[in-house]
Amino acid sequence: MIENDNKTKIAVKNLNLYYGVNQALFDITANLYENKITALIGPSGCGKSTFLRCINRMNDLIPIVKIDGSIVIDNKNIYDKDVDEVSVRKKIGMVFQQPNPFPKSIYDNVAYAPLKHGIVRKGRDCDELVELSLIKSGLWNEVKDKLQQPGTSLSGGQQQRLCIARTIAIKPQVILMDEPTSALDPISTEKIEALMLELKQDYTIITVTHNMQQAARVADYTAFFHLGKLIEYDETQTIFVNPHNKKTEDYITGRFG
Ligand SMILES: Nc1ncnc2c1ncn2[C@@H]1O[C@H](COP(=O)(O)OP(=O)(O)OP(=O)(O)O)[C@@H](O)[C@H]1O
Repeated sequence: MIENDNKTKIAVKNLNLYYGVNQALFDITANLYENKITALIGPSGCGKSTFLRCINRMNDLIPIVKIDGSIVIDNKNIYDKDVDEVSVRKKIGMVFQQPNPFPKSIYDNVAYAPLKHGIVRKGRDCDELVELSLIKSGLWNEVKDKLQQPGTSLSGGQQQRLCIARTIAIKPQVILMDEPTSALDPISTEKIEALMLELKQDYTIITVTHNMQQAARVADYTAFFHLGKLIEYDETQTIFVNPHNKKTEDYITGRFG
């Protein structure tokens, strides 16, 4: 365990995950910290996305998945029988690799979920929430005059910021990002990274990335996975400058993966 003064937002304990008979995660234990960015890195197939999807119970959607262990968020194990996964997903937002706006207007992309969940009613409250979410995602100035245009009419980078606005609009506490910039050009990537650094003031962010420079630029903490095991987890600086495990060192110096 890392010694520090951070507040734990997500406590993962002895987490194992099986896809049918294949075990994909082995006994993962880690505390993920509030208002920090944690990057999950490691070679393809090592379980990063699987681990990320455990945090909002997205893997429950896959029938063959079996999970044991616990993920405690704000003193409650999200895998307890009395927890409903929809309420978990409201608290833990997710942004995917491919920007995936709904086939709706820019406005409706942001307003849809808050209206559905009764967070706001149609009218001024909703307008304000849409505006605030788009301001926070750094998109407002680019879209304020065309809110009724389709979300899909935006550029890839703008669509990804729209998806971030959509996630923020339901007032989550944690934002999970699965390779959020891998489909974007360098300028859009820079914007998303700057946005992540701003958002961490209000949210806990866990991001999967193949881009080690990105992890080094944005993440406070980095977790290195290999073959379903959490090999090393520490401050990003330590992982990249002074890793304790030989496998971590080999990976970050490009010797495998
Ligand atoms: N829906 C699924 N059904 C069965 N096995 C799966 C499923 N999703 C992932 N796996 C397996 O679980 C292991 C971990 O996959 P996962 O996608 O979590 O890795 P990853 O580190 O995110 O990889 P990448 O960097 O390539 O996205 C792999 O062996 C993969 O084949």
